[in-house]
Amino acid sequence: MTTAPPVLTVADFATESIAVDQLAQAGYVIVPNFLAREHCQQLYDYALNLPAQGWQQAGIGRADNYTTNSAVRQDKIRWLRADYHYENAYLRMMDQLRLELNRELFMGLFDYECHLAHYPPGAFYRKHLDAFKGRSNRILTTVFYLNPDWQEQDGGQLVIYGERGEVLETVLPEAGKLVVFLSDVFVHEVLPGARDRFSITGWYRLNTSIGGVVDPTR
Ligand SMILES: O=C(O)CCC(=O)C(=O)O
Ligand SMILES: [Fe+2]
Repeated sequence: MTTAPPVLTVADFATESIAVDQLAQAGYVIVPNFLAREHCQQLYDYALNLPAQGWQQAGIGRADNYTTNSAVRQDKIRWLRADYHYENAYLRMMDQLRLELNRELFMGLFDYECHLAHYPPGAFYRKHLDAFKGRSNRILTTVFYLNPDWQEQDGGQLVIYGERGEVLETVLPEAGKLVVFLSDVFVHEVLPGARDRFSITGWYRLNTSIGGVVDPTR
């Protein structure tokens, strides 16, 4: 018997105009309880129970410039697809958020791509930007955390840096928390953790198609 896919809704973000205002003003926002606990738990269980072959070693760059480099990042990923129930539920919810952001902030976000990420104990992702100014159509990064009972001593924080290299935020990857930031503005890194760390990282993109050729994702 298959269980019905969860119906996910944008719990806080869309209705909380404070969060949208914060994003507009600071260029990033941290929403502690983006998704209800049971939905978050379902996604966590889903990620935990995926078979090993459901994951791939994460790489750096897109298309022709793609390489894997374990000195930079050590997580395993799985791109979400609409033909898997649980994955589709998350994609649909984030599409609602896309429409909401376009309505509120006139961002003209065209689509969304995201992957599950699994950082085994000790894994990290060194300082980086998700997009380079004028060279990418990734506009907004979203990171959603799935880890119940994550404590300070478990490590694995996301550190977000400001323009002068100062620490703006040190974020614990706690279940239900969503972080959104401008992809080409904020340098960030994932510190090594003591536990398995699960998240869903995604990007809202602009359509930079030229001559009817749709810009490839990833
Ligand atoms: O998991 C995180 O906290 C951030 C991941 C990240 O920076 C990325 O995948 O580009
Ligand atoms: Fe990143």
